[in-house]
Amino acid sequence: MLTRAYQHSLRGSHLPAGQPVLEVDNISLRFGGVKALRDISLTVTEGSVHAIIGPNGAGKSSLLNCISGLYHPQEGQIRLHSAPLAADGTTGEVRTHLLTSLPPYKIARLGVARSFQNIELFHGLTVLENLMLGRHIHMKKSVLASMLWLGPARKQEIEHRHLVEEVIDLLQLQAVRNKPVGSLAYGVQKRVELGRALCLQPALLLLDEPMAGMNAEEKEDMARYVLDVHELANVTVVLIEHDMNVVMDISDRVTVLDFGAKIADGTPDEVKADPAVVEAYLGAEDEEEDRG
Ligand SMILES: Nc1ncnc2c1ncn2[C@@H]1O[C@H](COP(=O)(O)OP(=O)(O)OP(=O)(O)O)[C@@H](O)[C@H]1O
Repeated sequence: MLTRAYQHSLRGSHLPAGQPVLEVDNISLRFGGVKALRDISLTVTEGSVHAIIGPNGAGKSSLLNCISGLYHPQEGQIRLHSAPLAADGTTGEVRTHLLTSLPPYKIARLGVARSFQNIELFHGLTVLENLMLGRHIHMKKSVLASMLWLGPARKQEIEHRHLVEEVIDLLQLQAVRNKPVGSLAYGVQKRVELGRALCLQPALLLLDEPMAGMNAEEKEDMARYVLDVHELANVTVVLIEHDMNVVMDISDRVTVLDFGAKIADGTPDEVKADPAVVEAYLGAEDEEEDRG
């Protein structure tokens, strides 16, 4: 439900809700003899939170890396659909991009933003500076010129600053906006990372285990912020997580991987009740108990 009014759309895609934004078609990825992904297909629809879950080593990060162009599957295709916003506010012509043939920087320019499992922020810079860096893809003047407050860069910086302020508000980062990221608690740093990805105005936001390493309270907070991003900013989210319980409350759709294969795909309730999923997770628990 909308509780706050924002001037800027943080959503980079203007496809109608429910339309496919990302199509993964029969991709397979091997590293030597290791089959990291085996014939995976899934569809992410506009306006949804789509979780990809699975035990350790199931292939979740490999799949995310294929989507963002860091890994190249030997077989299959990944397509992104996007539509510009026409001047009259309607959706422009839908374009399809073959992500599997593009390098990571071009995929990022198409609006595919991601956060990483390990925090990748500039620890010596403030929250505000890190978020402004998240805008660089949209900046015509250099980030350095903006930071030095030079000439025409000043006008541009003010425009970008407005959008960044809205992200700060959405993620409740006001109290730490001028603090160096390195001085902040882990959970807050993860929130800044989410903010930086959001500043790109993503068509698709890929989150790689945003709750990893958090205590129960921090996980709950983070889940709340992901929901806000979804409900207030209408951004389509693909979320990777290995703790099944964390994603069940916030996802519209869940794809389950195990040993590189897709074993289930459906609503959280369908997936929770699927015997193959129960077995994969119980098996993983047994292995952990045997090791521990
Ligand atoms: N760059 C790589 N080189 C070789 N093998 C890799 C590489 N990346 C992933 N793998 C292998 O692919 C398989 C799937 O790994 P991946 O990291 O995608 O799983 P995951 O589900 O993300 O696991 P986790 O929850 O532990 O992060 C594993 O066997 C892993 O060792």
